[in-house]
Amino acid sequence: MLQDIKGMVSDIIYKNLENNYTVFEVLCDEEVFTAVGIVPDIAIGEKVKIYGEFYVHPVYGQQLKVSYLEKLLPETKDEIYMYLSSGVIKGIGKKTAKKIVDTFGDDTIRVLQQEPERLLSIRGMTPEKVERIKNMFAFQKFLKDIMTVFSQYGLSQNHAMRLFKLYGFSALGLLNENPYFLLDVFPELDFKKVDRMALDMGIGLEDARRIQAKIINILNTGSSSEGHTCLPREKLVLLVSKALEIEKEKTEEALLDLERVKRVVIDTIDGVEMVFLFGFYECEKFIADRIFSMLRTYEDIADIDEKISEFEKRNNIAFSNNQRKAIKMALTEGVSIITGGPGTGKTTIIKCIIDIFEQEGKKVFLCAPTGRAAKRMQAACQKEAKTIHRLLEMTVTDSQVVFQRGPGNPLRCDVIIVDETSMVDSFIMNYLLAATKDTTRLILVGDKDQLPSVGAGNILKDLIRSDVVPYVRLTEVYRQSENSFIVLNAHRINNGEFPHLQKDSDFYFIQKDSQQDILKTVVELVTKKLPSYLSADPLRDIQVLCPSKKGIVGMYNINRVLQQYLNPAGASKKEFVYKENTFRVGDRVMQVKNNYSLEYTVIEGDEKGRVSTGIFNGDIGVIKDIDRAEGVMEIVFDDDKLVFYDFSLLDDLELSYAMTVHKSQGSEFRCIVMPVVETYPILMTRNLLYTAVTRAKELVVLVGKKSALQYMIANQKEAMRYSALYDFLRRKLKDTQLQA
Ligand SMILES: Nc1ncnc2c1ncn2[C@@H]1O[C@H](COP(=O)(O)OP(=O)(O)OP(=O)(O)O)[C@@H](O)[C@H]1O
Repeated sequence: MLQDIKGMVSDIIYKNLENNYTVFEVLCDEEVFTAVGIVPDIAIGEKVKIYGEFYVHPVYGQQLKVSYLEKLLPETKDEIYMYLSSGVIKGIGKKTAKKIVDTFGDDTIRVLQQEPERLLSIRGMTPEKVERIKNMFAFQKFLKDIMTVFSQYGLSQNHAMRLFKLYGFSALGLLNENPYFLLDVFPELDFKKVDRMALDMGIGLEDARRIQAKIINILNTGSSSEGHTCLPREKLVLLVSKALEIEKEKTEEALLDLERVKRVVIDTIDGVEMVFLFGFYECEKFIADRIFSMLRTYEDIADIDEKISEFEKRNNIAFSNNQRKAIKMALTEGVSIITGGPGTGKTTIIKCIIDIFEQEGKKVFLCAPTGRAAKRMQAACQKEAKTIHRLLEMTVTDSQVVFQRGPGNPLRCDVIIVDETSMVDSFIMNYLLAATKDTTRLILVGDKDQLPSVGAGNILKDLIRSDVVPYVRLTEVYRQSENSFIVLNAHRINNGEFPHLQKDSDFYFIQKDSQQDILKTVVELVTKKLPSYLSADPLRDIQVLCPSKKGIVGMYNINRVLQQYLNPAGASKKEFVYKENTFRVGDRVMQVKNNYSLEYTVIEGDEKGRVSTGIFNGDIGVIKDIDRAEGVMEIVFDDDKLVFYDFSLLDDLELSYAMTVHKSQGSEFRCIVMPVVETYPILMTRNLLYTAVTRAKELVVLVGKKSALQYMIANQKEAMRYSALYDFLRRKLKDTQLQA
């Protein structure tokens, strides 16, 4: 229950200078308690009013979690002296504080607030110090004013302070002018909260600012949670009108206004009118243009057939006709695509392509969308592979992502090979192409039947469907041994067939009907049976993959239960409770949002000591230490990246004993265990099952109902993704043909 408490700050245990996360002690009615939260700068001796909630931390006992802190001005002479001498105003120490209080007495606060210039009569005071005092009071007033409003709508003090950092005192004016501007600054905010605030501030139900904000909000949500780069105009107008309970005509008007100021673009894609956020439109258009300018056929490598045959001899392998075709295509085309399921020889082909290019003295760069995929590529090809972000030398300045490699400073190489292209989204593809010279060959390798990228766009599928870029689809499976059914069954599933289930193979199905039984079985498998059967470490080698997040066998619940078994609480084990999660030393965790500015240090291997930034959606780590006083956790991501992970970022961290299939893309595990139950049809799809099964190297165990498994195999409906790259490519093709 939220309560408000008045007291005096008696000690500051920790303060993070970057985000103001503060642990401090408050004296209230002769009792001292600890308070924790993101609060404005406070000093010992200051009187405060705190709105917050008490909770009991298992290690540190009772604490007050602050949701809003208001500074109270001192009243008595003694209080004013204590306040001023606490260092709260830079440049005013004990001596000056005494002089001020002696001169103005009980009137001090009024003078400070209303007539600060009078302070200049005191020795040691300078116009700069007076300015600082003015600013401090103005900031406190600003915070108080803004929080009086924000706190009513569940908007946080953290947002208020960030707003001040960005806009200073003008933030209030901007907010009054258009409260919805908050959503432009923090698109992750709940529209409803901002909307309630705006309506109470007098904005009308049909105000254009309200409707425009909702249009942008729906387009933003469509891209961040469903991967759309655009939405059908009709659908968008309907969604907005319904959500705001207004006439469609009003939404149409607001939409045209947004188009006029270039915040959105309306264009007909594949015969349907679509609305884009301006950035996404530009992005997909750019990708199409760049692909076109790179399309060409090279004839600079002689005797390709002989060179492939030599590779075959050296590696004791005979390529199929199709594989040979893929190699030749990659060697001669400006842009090419090689797609195929597991074990169809993609990696072997990449090795041959690198080999021949390098014989010709050509410089080849390898990259992949995630750290794990890049690591796998590097190990398989015995050649350095980087994440695309690193290849582009991404840096972060003032929270802005900057790629050092771009049109003015392109990647200096002859060939770029991208692995796991199904996971590449529009945003990163756009930057990769911006940094690629027209004369660099681009080879995109991936499995088009995997789930699409987490970020917006449908790059690989759109490119293949457009028929603009030459591609080869590999279908024959080479990786098979007598008792191995994983690869075989992955292909069966992809073809709509029921998997072969055979005892003592590496592909099991355990029939359980109730969700409770499924949960029990999954936990038994992960904690007892599989570790001994596979001689595996359950924390590293076994991964539970869930179709859904919620429910008894959803990701959240399985994580909670597995944590109790695999990493239980202990007297000496540090932990930190954050919202519904308890994070504990030894826990396996996952980053669930791209954080381009998070700094890490490489602690293993050739690059030991390298410091860089960027921890991305899907990166897995282990908590090594928790420092509650400092408000940070030490987490090692991807086995070698040490991050000091600030508590204020914990919304982006989840336990990962279990993870959703979506988040497992691009990763491989020795063993995967998946509950198979009836859930939303959109989560019971063939490509979700296929993606899950192809994550396993040694063992697949599916637990649940056969009927649910059958449903998944038959359900080819994929979550619809609206994108325009296909259409843009086709248009360009048509234009070029017309010109020719
Ligand atoms: N033409 C071939 N003849 C015999 N074996 C082959 C042939 N092509 C590939 N292989 C073998 O098949 C196995 C799988 O190939 P590879 O690892 O290249 O496939 P992949 O498509 O990259 O698989 P994944 O996506 O699962 O990593 C390897 O052991 C490889 O040596």
